[in-house]
Amino acid sequence: MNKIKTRIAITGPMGRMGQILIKEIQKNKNTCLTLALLKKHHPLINKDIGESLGIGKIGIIATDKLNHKKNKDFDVLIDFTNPSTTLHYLKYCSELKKNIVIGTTGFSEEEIHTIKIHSKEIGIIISSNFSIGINLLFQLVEKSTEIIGKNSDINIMESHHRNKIDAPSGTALSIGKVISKVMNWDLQKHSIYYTPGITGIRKTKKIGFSVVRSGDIVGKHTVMFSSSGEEIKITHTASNRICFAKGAIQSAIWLHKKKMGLFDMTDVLSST
Ligand SMILES: NC(=O)C1=CN([C@@H]2O[C@H](COP(=O)(O)OP(=O)(O)OC[C@H]3O[C@@H](n4cnc5c(N)ncnc54)[C@H](OP(=O)(O)O)[C@@H]3O)[C@@H](O)[C@H]2O)C=CC1
Ligand SMILES: O=C(O)C1=N[C@H](C(=O)O)C[C@H](O)C1
Repeated sequence: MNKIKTRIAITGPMGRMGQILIKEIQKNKNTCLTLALLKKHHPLINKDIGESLGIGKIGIIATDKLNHKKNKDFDVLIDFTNPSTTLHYLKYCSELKKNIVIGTTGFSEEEIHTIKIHSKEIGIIISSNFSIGINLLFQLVEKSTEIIGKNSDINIMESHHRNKIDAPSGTALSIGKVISKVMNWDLQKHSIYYTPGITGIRKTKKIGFSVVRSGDIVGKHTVMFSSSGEEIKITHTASNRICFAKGAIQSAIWLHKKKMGLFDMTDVLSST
């Protein structure tokens, strides 16, 4: 019997992630694109999004209209845009009782609280990184911290493309949360962001964050545990954005049938 396809709406379809997502949705036999939502007055409104992407017509006309009646034809919305845009579409999904996969990073604590409130009404998956590799790195870092965290200086180094507008990366913060949970620390109080000047001797019980923005780096994260006489480094390097798109689409299929709740990629991977 043919499995019902998950009908997906994409915001920011011409974005770095939006473009990859649409191409991967089209390749996946369990999904189909039914809505491409552009920002207001975008020049590609009313044009076939496939043609705009250079993959030929796919019969989906890009729109900026959140027309509750007309745009109900999707099961899950996938959003990789920016925090204020995400919250705008989150409200729309709540009103329509549609689930949402959130890939956007850079949220404030207040914005995260708003997302949690909406998860009482609809199903939400939020993840700073939808790659399987980073979700494996989270587990490796948790185990490493349990074993050597107490005797190490711990640093997280991340590098991304020059167009990334938030720092540190959402992934780096998620790694920091994994470490802080094991060490029973408050991440904000136990973080160091290096600034010029006489910094004094590195404090213990702190996670050091370093950021590089350069060229077209897709995403590299290294966690370094330095202790007397030895150093452990765990690194994940994304060479293209397909790894994120595949994880987000897998999450959308998983979320399709959920009624409500707040989930992350760990929930998807542990029950797929
Ligand atoms: N969780 C994960 O696995 C990953 C998360 N990310 C995160 O995803 C986010 C986006 O990254 P990236 O794709 O590189 O960014 P881009 O800037 O390339 O894409 C964002 C897109 O959103 C569009 N947009 C802005 N406002 C609106 C709106 N109101 N309605 C519809 N579309 C809108 C932009 O359109 P316009 O260009 O016209 O402004 C742009 O095309 C970032 O927060 C990034 O950190 C990225 C990769 C992986
Ligand atoms: O902006 C990006 O590109 C990415 N952002 C995410 C983050 O902030 O962690 C995930 C990935 O590293 C790519």
